[in-house]
Order: sequence, then C-alpha cells, then structure tokens
Amino acid sequence: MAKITLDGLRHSYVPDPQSEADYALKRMDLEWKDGGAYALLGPSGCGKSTLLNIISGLLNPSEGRVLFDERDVTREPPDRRNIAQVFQFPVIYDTMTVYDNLAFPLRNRGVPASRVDARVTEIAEMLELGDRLRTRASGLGPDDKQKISMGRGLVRDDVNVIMFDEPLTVIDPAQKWKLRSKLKELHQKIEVTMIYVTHDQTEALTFADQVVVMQDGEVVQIGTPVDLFECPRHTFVGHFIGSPGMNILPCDVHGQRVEFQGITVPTAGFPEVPDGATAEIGVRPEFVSITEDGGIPAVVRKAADIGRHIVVEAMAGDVPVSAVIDGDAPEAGSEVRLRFDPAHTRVYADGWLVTREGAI
Ligand SMILES: Nc1ncnc2c1ncn2[C@@H]1O[C@H](COP(=O)(O)OP(=O)(O)OP(=O)(O)O)[C@@H](O)[C@H]1O
Repeated sequence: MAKITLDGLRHSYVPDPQSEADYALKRMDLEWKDGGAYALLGPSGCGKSTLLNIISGLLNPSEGRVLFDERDVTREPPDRRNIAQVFQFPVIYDTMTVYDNLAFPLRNRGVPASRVDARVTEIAEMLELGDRLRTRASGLGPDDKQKISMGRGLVRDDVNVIMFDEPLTVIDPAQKWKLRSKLKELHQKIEVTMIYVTHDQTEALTFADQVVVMQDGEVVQIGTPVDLFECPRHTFVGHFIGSPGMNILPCDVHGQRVEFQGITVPTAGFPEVPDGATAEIGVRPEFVSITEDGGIPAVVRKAADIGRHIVVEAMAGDVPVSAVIDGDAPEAGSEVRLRFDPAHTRVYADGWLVTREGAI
C-alpha cells in the first residue's frame, strides 16, 4: 500500500504544446492517502485514462512527478510499480479453474501454497464465487468472469494500489448495484489504496470516500459525495452530479445583491464576481420549493412522480427551473412561486464558485 502523490503533473499528446488547450491533462497537484478509496469521475475525453496510464506507468507525463510514498516512480515501467489493474473487460485464463485464476498472481510471486489457499478462499467468498472454485472459467457468464478479474486484482495484499477502469461495463444492470456495494465492502476489509475510474456518478459516489471530478483535463473538485452534492465548487460538478442536476441560472449581481428575473435572491455568503465574468446562480432542485407568496413567479411545464418525490419543471420567464418537492404534484400550466433555500443558493462566476461562505 502507498500514498500516491501527483506533483505538478501535466500531459500533452502534442510534441510541442503551445497553449493550455494542447494539454490533455492540465497541471495537477494531488495527494491520495494510503488505504483511501478514490473515484476518478468525468465524462468521456476528460482525461481519466491519461491520468490512470501515467499512474500505472504506461505513459510518461510531459511534466511533473508521480510518487509512491516518497519514492519517485515517474520513469519506472509498469512492472516495477506493483499495481493491480482491473479493466473494463475480463482479463482471465479461460482454460483455468476459478481457483487457479485467483491463485495465479500469488503463485507467480512465490507465495506459499497455504497462504495462497487462505487468500483465494477469502476473496472468492467475498465475491460470492466460493461455490464455483473448481469450475473452469470458460463455462461462466460475463458477470462471473469479471468477478474473477476483480478477484485477481484484489487477491494480492502487497500492491501499492488497485486501479479499476470502468469495471462494471460488462456487468448485467441488475447485478451492478450489488457489485458496487460489494466493492465498497471489500475496500473496508482489505484497506488497500483503490482508484476507481468511471463516468457513472452512482458508481463513483457509492464506492469512494473521496471523488475527484474531472472536466477537460482539469480537476474541478475533490470531495466526499456529500461535499459534491452540498457545495459544488464548479457548475460542472453541480450539473454532472445529481439527478436532475443543479439549476444553473443567469443572474445579475449588483454589489452584494443578486437578482434572478428581476427579483432579489438571498444567497449563502456574499458573491465576489470579477469584472467582466459571467455570473450564474447555482441551486439544486432539492433546495427549490414551491411557496404560497413571495418567491419567483413561474409556470409549471410538467411534474413527474419519481417515487418518494416529485420533480417539477417550471419556467421562470424563459428560464427553466427544476424543483424536487414532496406532496401533491402541481398541474401543468399552473402558476406557482419558487423559493430558493438561501443556505444552498450560490453564485458562480465563469463556472467557479464565488460566494464567500460564512458571511451570510
Ligand atoms: N494517444 C493519444 N494521442 C492523442 N490524443 C489522445 C490520446 N489518448 C487520449 N487523447 C486525447 O486526450 C484527451 C483525454 O483522453 P482520455 O482517454 O484520457 O479521456 P477519458 O476521460 O479516459 O475518456 P474515455 O472515458 O472515453 O476513455 C482526449 O481529448 C483524447 O482525444
């Protein structure tokens, strides 16, 4: 196990990068704690694989260093880094039994047979493969094959880090939720540093203690799932995480007064919008309510019952606003008034949070 430090890391696939836009990975300084469960979350093309490949040693960064504990491994090849990787598709030996597949990484390193047996049995039980240990892998379905692949990553307890790259891609949707929570449970048991790469917010938020959200090669926020929900530092985080995502609404800022559709909206703290920046209000639908009086006039476009709550889509002038409410669904076309919870209403300038908290 190791602490992983990314020190001034930057990468461009262009030989002679001229501008920020030439970097697939913008400058990044990060420290990942020994034994932590991290997710790397972002849409396709945001740089997740680039970062993963730099950590595993498949790619040399254009700038900066990768440290495992205090050891600089930036120029070390993958086989010197002692990393286990689980990919999107199963990497197993079809002709071997489940047992031999799981035992392989240990036998390969000369681990004594009794220790191999104990470890294989333990991991197989955790992954609910215990009753198929003597079955040939070729006879199993894709879900079980991917479980073996995960087991091969998890079986060694001497690795610096286990990296999962979209590991649930091939898993049947009905099984996904089960494996997601299983992986979290496994991390708590084996306490190895784990990095889980995904574009799926549910997978990231279920698995990780800390989620690293990336956009366009840049880390926009690192935080617990609660931090990301309660206080997005960037409108991208607000919009990408949550269902529906955060409302991002055009606004006018006059000194410390924030106006939406000509109505003053109280916010958490004072906005500090730089000259010339585009200001927007960010408020999650969960913090928008329908009020009897005051508030912002809006017309309901539609309301959908999503089980415990109702998602209302309303138009405030020409701006759509979503609200998650309890109780009865308002009728489409009805006139309502919307209230934003001030403690969860923030101002963003050019996408970045600019309300100074604690100043409310
Ligand atoms: N070998 C390469 N040569 C040139 N550009 C590349 C190469 N690999 C990735 N890129 C570019 O770098 C950027 C980041 O890509 P990367 O694959 O790291 O993103 P990602 O978040 O992992 O996406 P995905 O989830 O689709 O794999 C993209 O613009 C991509 O086109």
